[in-house]
Amino acid sequence: MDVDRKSGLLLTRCKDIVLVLDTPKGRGVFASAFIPAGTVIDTCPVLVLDEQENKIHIEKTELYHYTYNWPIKTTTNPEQKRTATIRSTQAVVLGLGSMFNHSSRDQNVGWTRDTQQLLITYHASRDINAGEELNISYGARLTFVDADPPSPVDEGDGSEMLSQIELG
Ligand SMILES: C[S@@+](CC[C@H](N)C(=O)[O-])C[C@H]1O[C@@H](n2cnc3c(N)ncnc32)[C@H](O)[C@@H]1O
Repeated sequence: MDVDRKSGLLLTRCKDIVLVLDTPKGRGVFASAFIPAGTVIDTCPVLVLDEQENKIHIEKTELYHYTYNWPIKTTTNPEQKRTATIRSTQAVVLGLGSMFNHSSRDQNVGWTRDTQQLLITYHASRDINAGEELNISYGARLTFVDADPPSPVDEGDGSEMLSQIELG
């Protein structure tokens, strides 16, 4: 079979990343060299799960913690009027996509879905220095204890003001 860049999808993976096996979050992806903002980190094919199959089987397994929300668009055509309905199922991300951990404090990787070609592309959302972990956001509802919780908000306990009062 003749395959060239025109007939296939270009799959890009940044060369300056490594998988570290023993982090407080389990395995994680780290930068082994400086990665400029905008760099494509990985392009990952996804496996879209059937909604029922997901509910009956996958949600009861470890795989559930590795799936992403995935919209499915169905178009019906009653009496020539097209109606698009968007439902949501889950998808397993192949490649490195399932190895990115969550940070509430400092995400440096963004991602975009391509629902036509069934791909997710990850990119550096800011400059990333060598040694930094590459983190995405899983959203607000986590199913685990966050090893990297948000920085505590300054409750204003008055200590700053006290330090400014001069004793006579
Ligand atoms: C998609 S996997 C990421 C790869 C995973 N660390 C591994 O070793 O397979 C998601 C799982 O990673 C762990 N994880 C991700 N972000 C975390 C965080 N901020 N704190 C603690 N655990 C985290 C949780 O166990 C979560 O269920």
